[in-house]
Amino acid sequence: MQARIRTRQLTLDVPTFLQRERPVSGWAGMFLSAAFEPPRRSLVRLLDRIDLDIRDGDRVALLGRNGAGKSTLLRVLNRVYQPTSGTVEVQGSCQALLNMSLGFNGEATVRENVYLRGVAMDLRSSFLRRHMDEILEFAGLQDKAGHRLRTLSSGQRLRLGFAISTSVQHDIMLMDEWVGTGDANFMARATARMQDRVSGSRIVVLASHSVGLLREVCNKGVVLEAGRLVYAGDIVESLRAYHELLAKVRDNQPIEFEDADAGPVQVMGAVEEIALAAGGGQVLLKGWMVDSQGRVPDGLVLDFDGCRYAASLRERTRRPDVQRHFGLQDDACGFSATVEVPPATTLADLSGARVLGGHTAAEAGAPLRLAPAVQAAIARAVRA
Ligand SMILES: Nc1ncnc2c1ncn2[C@@H]1O[C@H](COP(=O)(O)OP(=O)(O)OP(=O)(O)O)[C@@H](O)[C@H]1O
Repeated sequence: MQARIRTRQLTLDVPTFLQRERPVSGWAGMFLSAAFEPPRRSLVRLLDRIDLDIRDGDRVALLGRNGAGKSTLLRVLNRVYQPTSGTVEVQGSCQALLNMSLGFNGEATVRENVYLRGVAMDLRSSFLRRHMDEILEFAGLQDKAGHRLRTLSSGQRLRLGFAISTSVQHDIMLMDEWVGTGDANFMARATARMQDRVSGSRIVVLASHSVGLLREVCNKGVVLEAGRLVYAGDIVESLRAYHELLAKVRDNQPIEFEDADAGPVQVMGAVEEIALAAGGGQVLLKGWMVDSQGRVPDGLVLDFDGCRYAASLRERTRRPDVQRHFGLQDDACGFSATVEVPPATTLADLSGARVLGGHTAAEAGAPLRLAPAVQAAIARAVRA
């Protein structure tokens, strides 16, 4: 099977808390300010409509200034973050050298930590048992196997994390900076293993500020700035685009993005309750819907068996939780709606149906998320 990574209009918004700056005098002023002016929650866009096509054989350099969104993009590709809108398809097994001590517990022994980290990487315990000696030997920690992790030096812990994280060869390797830690002996072994893993991977995505390394390892490049795609292409052109970007930033010139047009407004939301009216033929839906500009859309459609059935909005409901999450002006973003669907006689018929949102019923094309309770209700009806 060919490995592949494909993103379309990949966008990630995260909630953040902003404390308004206010000059206060003395302790009392500070307490009053903290009590009466809690931080305001709003959304920040970390990735903005990224389209990428990474194919088998590509070694991709992620280029960009500090804070451009390189690590965030790697985390989305590794499924640590779910995109707010847009799609990510990753075909092939994935190894992420992003946080190599994920799963470690300082109170457990070194040997136990091999299992803990292994579980975090989805490795089988039989694999870890078979490779235990090899992992400990690579990390140079055979004589420390029974010691608690917290008694190890930080360099020894990093060596252990590296030894476990690189113990398996995967199709796709995601790296945030080349591993560069440890004493000279360990570095020689670590570099040899990294080169081995890179050449055994079908796809490599490497975020780094080391231009020499990127030129050596990569054949493709992706340049990001402020979460947006500036350039994607071969490595020589990408490095040129990156240096041009740095020069423009230095000279305060405008930056051109690949997605220069504003792009469509994204609609997002969820269906949290679903029911069928007595006798069937009418579906009742409850949930919420907003667009990426903070407006509340009106169009709702049930896509059922290849046909689109427009919903009638019965009521707008107040959703302060959604308002807080997205930092909206208004909290009337909940809906209660009905859809006439004559062929639907039981909830089981709705298995595979999608609820689509948009500003009008004709425009509705953005799939709303089905809450776990809705998925469970349909699954129960299918089983019954
Ligand atoms: N959970 C979060 N909440 C709010 N902002 C975040 C969060 N994670 C990252 N950011 C912000 O997103 C931006 C991109 O961060 P990211 O770590 O992806 O940058 P980077 O390109 O990897 O930078 P560097 O080269 O310094 O490693 C930064 O401005 C950062 O402050």
